[in-house]
Amino acid sequence: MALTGLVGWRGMVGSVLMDRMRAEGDFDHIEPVFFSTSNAGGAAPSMAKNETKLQDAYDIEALKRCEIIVTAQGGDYTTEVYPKLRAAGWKGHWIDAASTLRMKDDAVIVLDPVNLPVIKNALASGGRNWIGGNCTVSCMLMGVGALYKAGLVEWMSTQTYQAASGGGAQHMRELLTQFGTLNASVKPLLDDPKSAILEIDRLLVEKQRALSADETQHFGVPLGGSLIPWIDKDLGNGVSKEEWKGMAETNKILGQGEGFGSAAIPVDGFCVRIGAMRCHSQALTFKLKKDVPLADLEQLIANDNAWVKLVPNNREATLRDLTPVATTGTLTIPVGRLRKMAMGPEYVGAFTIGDQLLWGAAEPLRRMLRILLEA
Ligand SMILES: NC(=O)C1=CN([C@@H]2O[C@H](COP(=O)(O)OP(=O)(O)OC[C@H]3O[C@@H](n4cnc5c(N)ncnc54)[C@H](OP(=O)(O)O)[C@@H]3O)[C@@H](O)[C@H]2O)C=CC1
Ligand SMILES: N[C@@H](CC(=O)OP(=O)(O)O)C(=O)O
Repeated sequence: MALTGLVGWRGMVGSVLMDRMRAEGDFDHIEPVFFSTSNAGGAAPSMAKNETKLQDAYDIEALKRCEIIVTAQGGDYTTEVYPKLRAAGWKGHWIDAASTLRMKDDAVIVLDPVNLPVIKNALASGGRNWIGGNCTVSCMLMGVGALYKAGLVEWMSTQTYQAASGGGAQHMRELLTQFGTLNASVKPLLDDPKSAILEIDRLLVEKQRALSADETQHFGVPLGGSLIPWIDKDLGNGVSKEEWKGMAETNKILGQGEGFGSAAIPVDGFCVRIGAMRCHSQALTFKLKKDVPLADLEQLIANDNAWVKLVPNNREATLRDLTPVATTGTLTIPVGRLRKMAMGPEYVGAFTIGDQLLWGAAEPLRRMLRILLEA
């Protein structure tokens, strides 16, 4: 059985990954070695078999023993450890949730229901770096990848509604703390059905603007009852890094554009943080290369993979099935609001949602592990 190092297993992404690996019986196929950056020598979790002590995640010799390393420890860890490990001659497979290595020429962004041929090609030519994609991009392609695979997309514009979890566990806590503080600030008036809503609103915005530094430490500004139309770094050209990833990663996942000898498909839009907990939602506008009947598009999307769920474009189905609350904790990728737009028959709109800790982070990693084990 492949000696498989697991780093970052107790973090938020790592915990979701461990749950999914247990649920799918992945531990039956590996000899796991659990690593820690903070508790080397401590007890490994219950999935351990022969290696029952936590190993030091910075110990290159200990890491070098592994045929495969799966890490959800984060970008700083990858930046520090990965080059040392390769420099020490390690030839194993590196599966990583962090963005650090994603755009490197020798790395594949893994999302096998969408790009298994790209993964297989890279495997055949000796690829050893398998990196999970940006959560927004992965969830989007799980939903509407069929349109790309069919060669129908001339360009796509995205408007995202991204959950607090994308920032990490502390961001989720901060959002809930803000909601609590805001609710408490108007509770007596809320409890009185005769109170004036504009007075509640006035007190609320006063409180939002007066949230303490502690209560906005992670987002920088209030998110509860508000939104933040900027995610990740400022690239200095009016584009956020999260927005840049949309085009760069979509094309790399699909094996198109720079480096693949073909033109990249333009993907652009705005990425916005909203007060959802762990599901990223996106409104998409496509310019198709030709006029395709809506029923054909529905068929293409619905039949693309086992997780996509076409939601009929009506109010009842949308409210029932096309919300973060309905999607959280599931692998289902609902795609709804599919319709032709007023701009012309080649313009198509859609709305899709994905749990950013599942398809957005953990699931592609464990599936890549299985692909390697079965290769
Ligand atoms: N959050 C997200 O939405 C996404 C994250 N990613 C990637 O995954 C990386 C990890 O993200 P995430 O899981 O959110 O990070 P976490 O902060 O939850 O976990 C990272 C590490 O922090 C250490 N840690 C310290 N205190 C605690 C604690 N109280 N509970 C759990 N772990 C603790 C653990 O390392 P140790 O056991 O060694 O002490 C853990 O592995 C990100 O940096 C990013 O690169 C990718 C896609 C989406
Ligand atoms: N940037 C994403 C989360 C994330 O971790 O993205 P990436 O894996 O591309 O760094 C968000 O904030 O919603």
